[in-house]
Amino acid sequence: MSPSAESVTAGSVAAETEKAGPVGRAVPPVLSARGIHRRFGSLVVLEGVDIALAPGEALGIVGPNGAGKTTLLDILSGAQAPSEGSVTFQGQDVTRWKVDRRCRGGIGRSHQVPRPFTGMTAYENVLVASVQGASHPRRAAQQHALDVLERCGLLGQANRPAAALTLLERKRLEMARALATDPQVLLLDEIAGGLTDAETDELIATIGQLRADGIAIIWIEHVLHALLRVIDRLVCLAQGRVLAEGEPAAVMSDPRVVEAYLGSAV
Ligand SMILES: Nc1ncnc2c1ncn2[C@@H]1O[C@H](COP(=O)(O)OP(=O)(O)OP(=O)(O)O)[C@@H](O)[C@H]1O
Repeated sequence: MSPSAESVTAGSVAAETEKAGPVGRAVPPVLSARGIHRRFGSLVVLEGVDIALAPGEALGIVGPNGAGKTTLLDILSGAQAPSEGSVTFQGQDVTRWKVDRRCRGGIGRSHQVPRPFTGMTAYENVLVASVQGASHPRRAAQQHALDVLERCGLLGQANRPAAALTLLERKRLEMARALATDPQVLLLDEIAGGLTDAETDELIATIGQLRADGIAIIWIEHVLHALLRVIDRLVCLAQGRVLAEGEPAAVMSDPRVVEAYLGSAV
C-alpha cells in the first residue's frame, strides 16, 4: 500500500528523522504526489502513483530499468507535467509550477548525467545556481557558493574547470549546484552510478550529512548497498506502479520486488 499523499506516519522513518514528529504521529508531507499518470502517446509510463515525503526523511526509490523512476522525479521537480495527478509542496499545489519556480521554492535536483557548465569553474557553476536558484544577492551568493563547495568536499577544486573534474567530483558538483539553491527537498537521480567503492563511501558520508542537516531527500539508485545505508523508507516502482513501500529491508525481501527487480539470481 502506498502512503497517503495527505500525511506520512513518522513512525515509518528512522530515529534521526523523529524531529518530523513523535513516533506514530502523522505529519504533513513536505512533498507529495497523488494519482500520477504519465503517458507518451500510447505508452503508459506511470499509472496512478502516490508518493509522500516527510520533512527530513530520506526516501529511496528502486525499480527495474524503464519502471518510470526518472519520469517521476521529473514530475516532482517540474521538468515534466503529469498527464493526470497533482504535486503538492509544503501544502501548496505546485503541479503547474515550472522547474525554475519549484527550484526557487525549495526543490533541488541532481541529474543522472551531471550537467555542469563545462566552460566554467566549479565555483562559477555553484555561484550561478546560488544567484539564480536561491536568489541570493551577489556578495552573499559568493560566500554561499564557497560554503556549499566546502560542504560537498569540493573547495579544493573551486577554481578548476568543470570539464577537468573526475567523475566523483562532477557528481559532487551536481549535488553542490542543487544545494546552492537552498533546497528543503533534494531529488537525487542515480548519483552513485559508476563510482568505486571508496568513492561511493565518500558520497554516502556527504549525503548522510545533508540528511542530518534536515534536508528531505528522494534518492533513485541502482547501487543498493549505498542507498540502504542512508534511507529511512523505500519505494519499489515497477511498470509505472508502486509495487511495494515501507521499511527498506522488508521491501527488499518482498517476493514481488525480488521477482520484478532483483531477478532469480537473488
Ligand atoms: N520523452 C519520452 N518519450 C517517450 N518515452 C519516454 C520518454 N521518457 C521516458 N520514456 C520511456 O518511459 C519509460 C520509463 O523511463 P524512465 O527513464 O522514467 O525509467 P527509469 O525507471 O528511470 O529507468 P532507468 O532505471 O533505466 O533509468 C521508458 O520506457 C522510457 O523509454
